[in-house]
Amino acid sequence: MAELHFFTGTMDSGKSTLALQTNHNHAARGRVGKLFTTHDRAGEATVSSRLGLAHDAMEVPEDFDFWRYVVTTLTQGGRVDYLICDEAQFYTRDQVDQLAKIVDELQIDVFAFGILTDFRTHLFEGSARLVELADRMNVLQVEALCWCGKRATHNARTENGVMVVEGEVIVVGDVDKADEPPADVAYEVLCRQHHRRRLTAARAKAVSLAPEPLPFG
Ligand SMILES: Nc1ncnc2c1ncn2[C@@H]1O[C@H](COP(=O)(O)OP(=O)(O)O)[C@@H](O)[C@H]1O
Ligand SMILES: Cc1cn([C@H]2C[C@H](O)[C@@H](COP(=O)(O)O)O2)c(=O)[nH]c1=O
Repeated sequence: MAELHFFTGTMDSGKSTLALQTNHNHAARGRVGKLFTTHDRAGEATVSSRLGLAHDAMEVPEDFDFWRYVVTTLTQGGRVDYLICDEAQFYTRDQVDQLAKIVDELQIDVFAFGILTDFRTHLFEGSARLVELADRMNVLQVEALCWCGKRATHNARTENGVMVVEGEVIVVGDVDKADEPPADVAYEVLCRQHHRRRLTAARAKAVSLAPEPLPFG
């Protein structure tokens, strides 16, 4: 039986790596897959992993119809055994419904990968629908860590190094590298407590160096 799989985790938890590994393992056994993504950091129509792997993919615009694409491919004699769908948090609710229909009506496996919540801690539209519809939901086993050492569960956005909680939902960006100056817009994974307190690594360091520690209520 085909299934709709949803793999989730914070930014930098290995989702795109797993997407590429999943594709590799299925392709190695002669299965034919299609890769999809949208707004990847590396640019259009690419699934890229921070481990250095990348693969061509189809870019998914907001009006893309997965059902129509797969049915057209099949009716033209093409073969589709599985779909790999990266950055699925950005897909629309309708697009996730189409993925579920592909699984049920065409018996094609769908492997979707994406973060659950945005920088404000709200569910993304695509992820919310995947939680509602997926046959299996898997949280990535490689844990991204907060600066305090606890498991990171939330994605914080920083602007010029300062954590923000208002702005556009979609802003492509990366996690700041420890050895580079902060980017204009970047992300940092945090545990819930430090996300609530807006305590990023940089701010924690500044606070610990201050003569009077801030009174955290
Ligand atoms: N230099 C490195 N050596 C080993 N592992 C690395 C290195 N750089 C990144 N990684 C691994 O890659 C993970 C990020 O993978 P990626 O697929 O890009 O994540 P995601 O798609 O979830 O944002 C990190 O959590 C880490 O485990
Ligand atoms: C939290 C959050 C993230 N994004 C963007 C930033 C990255 O380009 C992707 C996540 O990619 P990853 O492979 O999981 O690292 O999403 C965003 O647009 N809005 C947000 O709130």
